[in-house]
Amino acid sequence: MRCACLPLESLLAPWMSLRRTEEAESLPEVPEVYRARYSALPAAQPLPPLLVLALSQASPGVPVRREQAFRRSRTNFPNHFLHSASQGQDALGEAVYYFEADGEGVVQRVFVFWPLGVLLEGPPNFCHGGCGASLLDDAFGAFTNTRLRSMGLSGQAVTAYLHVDYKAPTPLPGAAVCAATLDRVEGRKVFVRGELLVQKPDGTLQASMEANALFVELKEGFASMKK
Ligand SMILES: CCCCC/C=C\C/C=C\C/C=C\C/C=C\CCCC(=O)SCCNC(=O)CCNC(=O)[C@H](O)C(C)(C)COP(=O)(O)OP(=O)(O)OC[C@H]1O[C@@H](n2cnc3c(N)ncnc32)[C@H](O)[C@@H]1OP(=O)(O)O
Repeated sequence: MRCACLPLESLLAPWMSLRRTEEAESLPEVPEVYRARYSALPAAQPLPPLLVLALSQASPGVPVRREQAFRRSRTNFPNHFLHSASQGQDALGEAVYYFEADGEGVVQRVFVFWPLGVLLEGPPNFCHGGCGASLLDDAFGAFTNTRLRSMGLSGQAVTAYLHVDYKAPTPLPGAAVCAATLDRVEGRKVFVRGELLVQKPDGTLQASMEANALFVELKEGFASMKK
């Protein structure tokens, strides 16, 4: 029987080696809700197969739309822990964010693809748990703040807590997709849940981590945060 598994090279290349030489390239305009943090994918950059697999599993039969996929604007965040400091050939590759919104344009889910290099190791040959938690926190933050902006709110919420359950080791080198969605809202409190998905040798996806978090919308925005 043929294995449905995606070959490792197709998971990692070309995303692991993508460098930001394309910053100067003219890219399609990004809708206002996403523009503060994200830019469009360069025309030559295909959607990662693992992301497409996760999307088709989450919403069977729903077409994957390239214009819903973005990368983080590194120009705006040159010191970001995940999008700058931890990037490297054998560390984190470049993330691809895929946002889903409802008919009113309110963001309902995000899927974030990450190439994972060998330098992210915790247990031998597997991803460090703190790294996985950071990726989930990033996806949850991306979901919460973009959702808030899509509702005409501040989009300035921070993590109050993040609870992670480690269900299975996350292999390196490899790739993962963080999926995040809304649990519930109570005033300024936004409860989010999601998982980190990896591909098993038989080609199916499994959640190697499950998480839930509380984000709190800041009363006076990021500018009010004091050192
Ligand atoms: C953090 C970087 C920001 C600076 C960035 C500047 C510009 C950036 C531009 C773009 C940035 C891009 C991304 C940034 C966004 C997300 C990044 C990813 C996520 C992170 O990596 S972000 C870093 C880690 N994050 C923190 O650094 C937070 C430190 N913390 C605080 O800043 C306060 O602690 C805060 C604001 C959370 C609450 O403070 P507060 O004064 O606004 O509100 P208050 O304390 O009253 O809580 C209100 C209600 O939440 C309940 N509540 C609070 N905490 C709870 C807990 N732990 N468990 C259960 N319930 C809790 C209370 O019980 C109450 O509930 P109720 O209303 O029902 O009584």
